[in-house]
Amino acid sequence: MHPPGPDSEQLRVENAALRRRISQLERAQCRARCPDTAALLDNFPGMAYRCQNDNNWTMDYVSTGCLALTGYPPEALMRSRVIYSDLIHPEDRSRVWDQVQLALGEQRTFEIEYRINHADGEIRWAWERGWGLWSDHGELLTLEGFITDISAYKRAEQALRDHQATLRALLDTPEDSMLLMDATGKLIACNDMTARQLRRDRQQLIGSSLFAQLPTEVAANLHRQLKKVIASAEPIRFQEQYRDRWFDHTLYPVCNAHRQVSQLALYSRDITEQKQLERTLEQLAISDPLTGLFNRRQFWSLAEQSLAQAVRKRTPTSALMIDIDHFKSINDRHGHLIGDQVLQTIASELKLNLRHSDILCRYGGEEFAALLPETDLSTASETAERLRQCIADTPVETDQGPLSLTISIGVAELVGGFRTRVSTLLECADRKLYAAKQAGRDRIACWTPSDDELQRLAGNDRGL
Ligand SMILES: Nc1nc2c(ncn2[C@@H]2O[C@H](COP(=O)(O)OP(=O)(O)OP(=O)(O)O)[C@@H](O)[C@H]2O)c(=O)[nH]1
Repeated sequence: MHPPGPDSEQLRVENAALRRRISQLERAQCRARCPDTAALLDNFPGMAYRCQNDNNWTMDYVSTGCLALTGYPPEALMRSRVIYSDLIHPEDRSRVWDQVQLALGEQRTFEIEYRINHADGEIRWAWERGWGLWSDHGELLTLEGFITDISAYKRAEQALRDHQATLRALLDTPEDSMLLMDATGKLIACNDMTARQLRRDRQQLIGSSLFAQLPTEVAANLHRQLKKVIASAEPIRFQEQYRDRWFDHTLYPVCNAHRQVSQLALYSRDITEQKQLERTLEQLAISDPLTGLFNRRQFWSLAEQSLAQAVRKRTPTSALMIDIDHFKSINDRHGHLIGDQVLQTIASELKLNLRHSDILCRYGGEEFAALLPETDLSTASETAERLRQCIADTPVETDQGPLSLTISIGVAELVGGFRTRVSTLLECADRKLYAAKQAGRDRIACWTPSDDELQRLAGNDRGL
């Protein structure tokens, strides 16, 4: 009969006490042998440990860094007052166990990141590197390693991730293209819109030269702007046509610690629709909506420039005032819409029969004005006669069938070297138009050198 043996709990307690004692002895031994090593471990910004491969990670030895890492003094862990596995965040416990066991099975070191519950109630991030120690018979004796607080690093990592997510969200605005390149034009980052516009895969673009992706002229212009930004360290805004679209670009400098422009950010917005609208508005501002000819305001502005040039070059300029005969009766008989069709047809006929350099406008109602640069009275009267003939010979096609029409034209010339206002020249032509109407219509009437009207009016304008 055997004497009653100690129960298993008693054995475990004794065993733990024995191990702690051994550990203390080892530490003392270690200090005696190599006092610097122990001091080094204690001064390390982290916790060196030796523990058992059990569910509690029972600590046989921890360095003084334990206090900073866990908030508990080393004795608390070494006397199992605090169980290390309880400090590991519940969500990380099994992962830690599995990773350690896997590494031990392969007899290699392990590195794990996990959360621990600090004594102050906060959750800290820990990084652990450990390894096993085996007896000559291959029996695992103990685990030892090092655990350090990486909370600051984790916070920075998270902040960086958040920052990157924000940047990515900004970069991936659906409408605008954004890219970052180095000072040689090599792409560092770009959003999906850039890739779509360049018709390339985003990943393929990174590392390639932006200039190589663009048509020669666009690349040359961008290169010029890039050099300007690098030299001035100031952003530049410019517009450019690329393929069939218009873009508004802003090129921003990105400076390094030495305040040199080391990278450039290009932000591009597709403004094609805006450009089209601008063009339409510009067109509307200068043209007559019914006939598409210049409106009166634009005519005056262009005519003033033309007259100024004529004075400088001492060349003659002529003006025609053109009016449809009995237009009121067309409206009265056929209605306003047919009247509009007639106006449109006459306008395009006049345009077709004048030179490209002549300035033609709808002056008002059924009246048109034309300024003929570098044209003397004789040529102008020939032109006017040709116009009259053309309208008289060509019935206007309308929804109510063809209509025969005539026009009357007054012609005036400003002789080369004279200086006058557009209004003066037109007034003279208008008087001649009145004369043509009075004389029976379907005819032209020209200012003749015997008329002193223009001379007199021009004289009044002297000194302009
Ligand atoms: N359909 C149409 N008619 C217009 C427009 N602007 C002016 N008119 C008409 O043009 C006519 C001009 O009439 P009048 O000034 O009497 O001249 P006219 O009938 O051509 O007679 P004469 O010039 O003396 O040969 C008027 O009935 C105006 O209403 C327009 O944009 N469309």
